[in-house]
Amino acid sequence: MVDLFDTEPDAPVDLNGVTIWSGWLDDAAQSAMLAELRDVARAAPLRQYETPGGQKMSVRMTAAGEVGWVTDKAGYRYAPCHADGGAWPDIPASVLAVWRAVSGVDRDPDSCLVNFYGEGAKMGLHQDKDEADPRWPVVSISLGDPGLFRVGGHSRKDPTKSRWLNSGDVAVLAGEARLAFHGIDRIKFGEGEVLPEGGRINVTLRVAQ
Ligand SMILES: O=C(O)CCC(=O)C(=O)O
Ligand SMILES: [Fe+2]
Repeated sequence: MVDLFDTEPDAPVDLNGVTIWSGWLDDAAQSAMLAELRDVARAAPLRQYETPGGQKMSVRMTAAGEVGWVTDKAGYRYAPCHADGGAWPDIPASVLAVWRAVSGVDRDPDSCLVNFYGEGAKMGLHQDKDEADPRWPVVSISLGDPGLFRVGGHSRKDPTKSRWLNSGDVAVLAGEARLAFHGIDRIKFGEGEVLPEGGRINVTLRVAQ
């Protein structure tokens, strides 16, 4: 029987140590977050970065917070300003609220990366290790089209497990899984209902400095 008054979130799923809360954000919360993320992208426009090796990434990115993750031929790093020279916008309140609810730590993040996956975009297997102290967790929020998330271990060669991340899902990389290899193999472009123009947004929160 469907309990209309049951507001408890679903139990989390474990994917090689990554905790996934499916449907953490309801439709209203997703729309509210999307509006705040559009403001972020207006203040600091999405850009297609190059890897240090000179390859254009398929994902377009922007950031919020004290520092934003950027990459170019000089390397991967956290920068205090965006390409137009201004400070990054503040981390949206709706995004901070998710960190406070699921991160399990009592310190707020100082960096929020906003990834936009258009048709055909993906992200290769990598570790998040540009942060000063990788003991702080990474909290990842998915909006828009489904994305196939792959998680392995601490070595690139370790076996991996995959799961579709849907709009409103939240993943937490903490403990052993904080430095797990992970990536997005592909998205189902146009299948989500939240972004009328299609595409997937992923927001990650980190303590970078
Ligand atoms: O898009 C995702 O779900 C993962 C993004 C990611 O791994 C990253 O930004 O470091
Ligand atoms: Fe990552």
